[in-house]
Order: sequence, then C-alpha cells, then structure tokens
Amino acid sequence: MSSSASSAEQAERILAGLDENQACAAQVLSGPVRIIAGAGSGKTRTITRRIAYACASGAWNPDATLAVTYTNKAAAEMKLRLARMGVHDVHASTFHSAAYSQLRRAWRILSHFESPEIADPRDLALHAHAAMAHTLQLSDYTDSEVRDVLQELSWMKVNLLGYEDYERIVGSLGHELPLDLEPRQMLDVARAFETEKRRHNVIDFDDCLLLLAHLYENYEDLAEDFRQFMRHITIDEYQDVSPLQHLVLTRWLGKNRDICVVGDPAQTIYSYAGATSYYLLNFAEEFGPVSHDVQLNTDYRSSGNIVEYANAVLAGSPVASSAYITLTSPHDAGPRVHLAKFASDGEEMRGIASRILWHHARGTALRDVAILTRTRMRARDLARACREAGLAVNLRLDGENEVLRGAVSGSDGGVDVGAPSEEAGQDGAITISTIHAAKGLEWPLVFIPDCHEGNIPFSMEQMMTRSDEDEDIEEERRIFYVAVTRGIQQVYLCVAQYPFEGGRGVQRTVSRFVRQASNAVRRAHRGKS
Ligand SMILES: Nc1ncnc2c1ncn2[C@@H]1O[C@H](COP(=O)(O)OP(=O)(O)OP(=O)(O)O)[C@@H](O)[C@H]1O
Repeated sequence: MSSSASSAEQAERILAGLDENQACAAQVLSGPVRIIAGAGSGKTRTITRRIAYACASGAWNPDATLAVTYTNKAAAEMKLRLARMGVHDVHASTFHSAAYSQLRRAWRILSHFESPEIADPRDLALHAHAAMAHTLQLSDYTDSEVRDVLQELSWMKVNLLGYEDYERIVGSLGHELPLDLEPRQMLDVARAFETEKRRHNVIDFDDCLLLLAHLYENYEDLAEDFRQFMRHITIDEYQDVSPLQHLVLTRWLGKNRDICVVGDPAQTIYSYAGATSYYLLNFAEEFGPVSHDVQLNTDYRSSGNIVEYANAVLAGSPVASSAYITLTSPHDAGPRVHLAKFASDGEEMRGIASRILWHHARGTALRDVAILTRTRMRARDLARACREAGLAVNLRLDGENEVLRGAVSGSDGGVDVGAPSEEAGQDGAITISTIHAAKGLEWPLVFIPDCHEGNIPFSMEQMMTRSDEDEDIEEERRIFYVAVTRGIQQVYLCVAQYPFEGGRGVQRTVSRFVRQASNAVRRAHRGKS
C-alpha cells in the first residue's frame, strides 16, 4: 500500500466516531475557527481529532502546531490521545508553561543570561507578606489575608490595569479590596511586592506573560522565529482566558489567523481570576471573517433528565438567550434530579453518606460517585463525615488563587489532588471535590450538598440583596451549572433546613437556582402529561 493511501486511511480512521458537527469542525483546517461546545458535547474529542486529522493528512506540521489547554494534566492527556492516533511532536501545554519556556529561550538569546525563576507559591506569599508588613506597618497577617492580597495583585495584572488606572477602575466597578484597603494603599503594596521580587530575582506567572508580550512587541525577528513553531494554534477553554492571556495570544498570532478556539460561555467560573467569555463571544469581530463557526450542543455525557435540568438552570438567567446554548441528550431520561431535604448540616452529611452506601450495596462502584461542594471547607467536613461512615475518600481541592499559578508549577492548575485514599478498595474511592476542581470531569452519581441561598449562590451577606442581573450571581449560576453537568446518570441536590441540630441557627431558603429550575422542569412535565 502506498504511504499516501495509508495516511488517507489513518485520517479517515481519526474522523470515525465524530458526529456530523464535530467532523465538520475537524475538517476545516485553515483560518479562524470557533467551536462553542456545551457541557459534555465532546469538545476535547473534537479538537484532539482535528489536530490529529490535520497532522495525519499532511495539512499541518506537528512541530508547528500548538494546543493550549487549561491544566498540565489536560495537556498530558491530549499528547497521549494524539500519540494513540499516531501523531507525535505537537506542542501541547498551558498558556503559562508555553510562555515560560519561550521566555527562558528569549532571555538566553537576548541577554546570554538565564531568565529569573518563577517563584514557588510559598515564597511568593512570603514576598507579599513582607510587602504588606513594610507598607501597612503591621506584621501579623494570616495566610488567608496574604492570599487575598496576592489575588488582588494578580487581578491587577491579568486585567492589564496600570497603576495610574487602578484607582479609577476600582471605583467605577465597585470592586472590593482585601482587608478594606484603600486603592492607594494597595498600590503601595504592589510597588513593594515588585521590589521584593526583584530583590530575590524572581517573577510570578503574570510577570512571565507580561514580559513575553513585551518581548514580542520589541523584538520582531525573535517573535517571527518563535511563530514558526505556532503556525496552527488551538486554544481550549477559551471562555476562561484573561485579558493578559489574550494579549499574549495576539502576540503569538501576529498576522497569522490559523487559530481555533473552543469553549462554553456557560462554564466561565474563574472571573475572580480575570477569566472572561468576552473574547469567545466576540471572536468573529476580532479575528473574522471566520472559516467555520459551529455549536456543539449534544451532551453525550448526561442522561435526559440531567440535561433538561441543566438547561432549566441556564434558562433562568436574564442573559440565557444571547449567551448560552441549549443542550440535547441522546440518552434515556434516567432518574429525575432529586432534591433531598435534611434538618441540619450534620444530618445532611450523614444522609449523603448513607445514600452512597445504599447505592454501593446495589452495585455502584465508589469511584463512580462524587460529592461536589461550593467551598473547600465543606469539602473537608464532608470528607471527614464520609470517612466516619466507612467510605474511602479522594479529596480534590482547587487552590483558588493558584488556579492560574499552578498551571506552570505542575500542580495541575492548582488542583490539589489528595493522595489516593489508603482505605480505597477494589472499586476505588468516592471523590469529594470543590465544583471548581471538578470542571471537565464526570461521574455516574453526583451529590451537590448545601443548595441553599448563601452557599449557592455563595455570598458574604451583600450578594443576597443584589439583583439577578448582577454578574456575581451569573457566575454563581454557571458554577451550579458546571456541578449539575458533571453527572452521568443521577444527580442529587441536597439542602439542610438549619445549620445545627434541633432547628438551631438561621433557617435556610432553598437556592434560587434550584427553585427556578425545579419549577420550570415541573411545569414542563405537567404540560406534557
Ligand atoms: N460523537 C460522540 N459519540 C459518542 N460519545 C461522545 C461523542 N463525543 C463525545 N462523546 C463522549 O461524551 C463525553 C464528553 O466528552 P468530552 O469530555 O470531550 O466533553 P467536553 O465537551 O470536554 O465536556 P465538558 O466541557 O462538560 O467538560 C465523553 O465521555 C466522550 O467520550
């Protein structure tokens, strides 16, 4: 058989198993392509096959192909899947690791010295602490106060805010500062923080992206050299890029328009870290005319009732029709999404554990079960309660502020994946995870505890009084949507009426998202019968 015949066969094999829309997207190989892909609609499958098809058919040189993923784990997974399809040498990495390796090379070429190292998160916290102690005249800050300040320092950079604009922008956005600081005090901390990093000859991840963008702007020859390795760029999770990442992307592209972006505006859940779906939604205006613009809306993951419920969660949004897509399910309806009510938090935790044991006794493997929490604290509490009930547990916590930082450090996007549970048996362990750390994952049986106002949507009092139009509420709706769409067969929503036993504490109200969606689903079913 001739080699061109065998590579044509290989290319055909790669396309097998894609639906019509997915296959269409996989075969448009030049010019700007946008794929809006709902939850479970196979976006990872589609972009991986598209890259494999392009390389196997000879349209792209793998060594000139860059795929940007949100975590190091996703990059490794993509390389593995490509290798299984016989495609090697594609560059797959996070924004940060691609940028850092380019920065190191550029630094060596331009200065003959090594670039500054990226500081370890613990050292960064020490530098922030020193900057705070120096400018704010106090020295006993808690870890979480330092973390909040670091997040604010990062927020300034990922949003590309210059010192001169910061005060005005903070005022006009009503953006709250950590520790009740005045904007001017925050700027003093920011300057002192830069001094601290310089003194230790380190940078952070935001600096890395800023420096690289600067090099591309000022060293055109170098930029052109680097672009040879990025003739074809694919960006996954494009709904979560920050203005700073977007700036780097535009520098990587230069005049090139062989760019494919994929994302879901309904899954933007990292706004606090600068993520915005603006670039995904405005892709055609920015890079168009586009060669292909497609929506993938078949959710291959979840049963019909879960998909119906997830759609109802989004339908309650004032921006639903313009921003979000409606999913369809190719599967049977399956069990309804059920709301389980408990008297107290303690009873809720024990109730969830016993429901899991009930499913386990009927054949559900523990590795097929997840409890997804809004906060890290509740994930820890539930892990304790489930272990007490005799369940093996794997705890996944996302490091919030480290979401972007972790992308280079190898900690998988800041997700702290606890060591596999020692007590895990043959059928593994249940997963207890924050919703943020569960993004991109799936389980047959999913529990979402604490579905009450104040937790879903999460609030520090003030959010309760805001209107539904508020962007913070919208982000909380998307977080809940991400949680619901992790379920394959069955999703349980849980709520405790009071925090403590015996009706003590402030009585809870069921989450507005649950009330809206459950009512809409009930109405729809009544209409059908
Ligand atoms: N054409 C298809 N036919 C059958 N199953 C598919 C198809 N495309 C994707 N799937 C399956 O659907 C599930 C979801 O796919 P994938 O993880 O690629 O989705 P995703 O869009 O990245 O999801 P999310 O954004 O919700 O994390 C996977 O189990 C995948 O194997």
